[in-house]
Amino acid sequence: MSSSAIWSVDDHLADILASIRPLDPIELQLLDAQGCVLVEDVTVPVALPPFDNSSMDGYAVRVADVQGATEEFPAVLTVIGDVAAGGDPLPLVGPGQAARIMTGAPLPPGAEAVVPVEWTDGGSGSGPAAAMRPAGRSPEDASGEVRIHRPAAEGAHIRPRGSDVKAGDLALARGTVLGPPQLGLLAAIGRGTVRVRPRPRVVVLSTGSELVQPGESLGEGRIYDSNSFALAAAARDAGALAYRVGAVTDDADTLRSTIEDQLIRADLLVTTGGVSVGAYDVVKEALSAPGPPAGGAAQDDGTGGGTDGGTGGEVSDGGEIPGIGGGIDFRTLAMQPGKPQGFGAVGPDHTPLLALPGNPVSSYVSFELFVRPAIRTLMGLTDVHRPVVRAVLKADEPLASPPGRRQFLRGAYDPAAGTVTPVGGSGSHLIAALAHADCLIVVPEAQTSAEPGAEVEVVLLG
Ligand SMILES: Nc1nc2c(c(=O)[nH]1)N[C@H]1C(S)=C(S)[C@@H](COP(=O)(O)OP(=O)(O)OC[C@H]3O[C@@H](n4cnc5c(N)ncnc54)[C@H](O)[C@@H]3O)O[C@H]1N2
Ligand code: MOO
Repeated sequence: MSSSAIWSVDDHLADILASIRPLDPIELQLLDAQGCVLVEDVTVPVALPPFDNSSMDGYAVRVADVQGATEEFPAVLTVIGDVAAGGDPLPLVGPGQAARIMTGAPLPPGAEAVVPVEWTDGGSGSGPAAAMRPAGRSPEDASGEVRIHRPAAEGAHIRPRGSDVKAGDLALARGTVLGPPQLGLLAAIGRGTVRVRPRPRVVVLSTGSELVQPGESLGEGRIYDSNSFALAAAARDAGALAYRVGAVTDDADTLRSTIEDQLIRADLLVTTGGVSVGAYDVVKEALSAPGPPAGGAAQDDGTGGGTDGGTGGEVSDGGEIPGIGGGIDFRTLAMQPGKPQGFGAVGPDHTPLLALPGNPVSSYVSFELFVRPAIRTLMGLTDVHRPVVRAVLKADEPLASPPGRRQFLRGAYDPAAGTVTPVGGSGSHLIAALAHADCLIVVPEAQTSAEPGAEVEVVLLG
């Protein structure tokens, strides 16, 4: 397909994903692996718990010694010492004896059950105890006598060895996404590192001589660079390690050399701005490969994005970009916002580069639709897309949509009511409205309006 044809959203996405492979696995420290996909089956080396242990603070006893015990007729046992979690060698609990035991401490030999301290006098000689007194303040409580007020069955308040997982069990299967509980399990079975696909390193560059960094004073005709912040944050949100490069001026050589410098730390590059048809559209100027026309002003054929599909190989068939090789194919998409887009590869490792339009809403919507799935594909995730639901449109008037374009309007989704309400208009400069939206309302290419009360597709940004 030639670059001057109109690309559908689906074909552009398919073209990007067809050329992106998951990153090679590496061994990472547990916390560095958060959110990553496991590439090994992890088996349990030692049972969990590793030993029989108490689930309550109380007394380790022999069952026969506490049979029939009541508050009126307590079983009176001799306290032979304390068993604390991670403590000293275990005492042997003989007939007529009890050991004070703390939650998590190993069951001492001879003991068959644990009686919670609340079911005893706690060694006080009076009524039921509410708690044990700290060992430091009352060491004498680890000796003397205790009155047990209730019987206990064998195994009562004991967590048996291996009751969680047994040695040799599968702890986590390859393909598991490592969230907090999964990292907790890996730590619990003693794994310090784990083999995963790493987070992709995503470099975000904004372009435009009008851009000023937040915090600096704004000159005449200047605006603050917001895209690089929104997109770096979105890259992180997708699971990537994001590197935000401040705005590059509208100079092709500067942009190429900046990209060349960034390649060392990039698995994926994202640019914003400079992809339209103006005289200062620097990304297009710097990254269009010389040779057969790549990019240029695409003509809208008004057919609604019917394409014959693209292939990844198409992106660099125009020759090499001076200095960084590769080539970016600049396209017109049948969508609004996000009409002008670029995609291709640069540098010796053919690092993928997505060139997004500069309008703030256009760049963010483009990121959600194209860059986020690319990042998640690099991570080896199978669930790469935002969830899509259907909702009833709640609006005062019909929503207009350009013919032949898939429109993504900003909305607020109410899951309880099953409705979605537009937030702001369709202008791709409306960043304040975007900040108050939580979804995108989709109006398909074939529709030029969406009626209030109609069911619409909604992409949850959540
Ligand atoms: N004659 C035509 N003009 C335009 C067309 C067209 O088809 N024919 N397409 C329009 C559409 S649609 C879009 S989208 C934009 C895309 O333009 P660029 O990607 O070249 O972006 P810029 O011109 O650099 O900037 C557009 C707009 O966004 C602001 N901007 C850019 N970068 C940032 C940033 N990092 N943070 C905040 N705001 C940013 C910039 O100041 C401009 O206002 O082209 C239309 N024009
Ligand atoms: O296609 Mo542009 O992204 O509408 O503003």
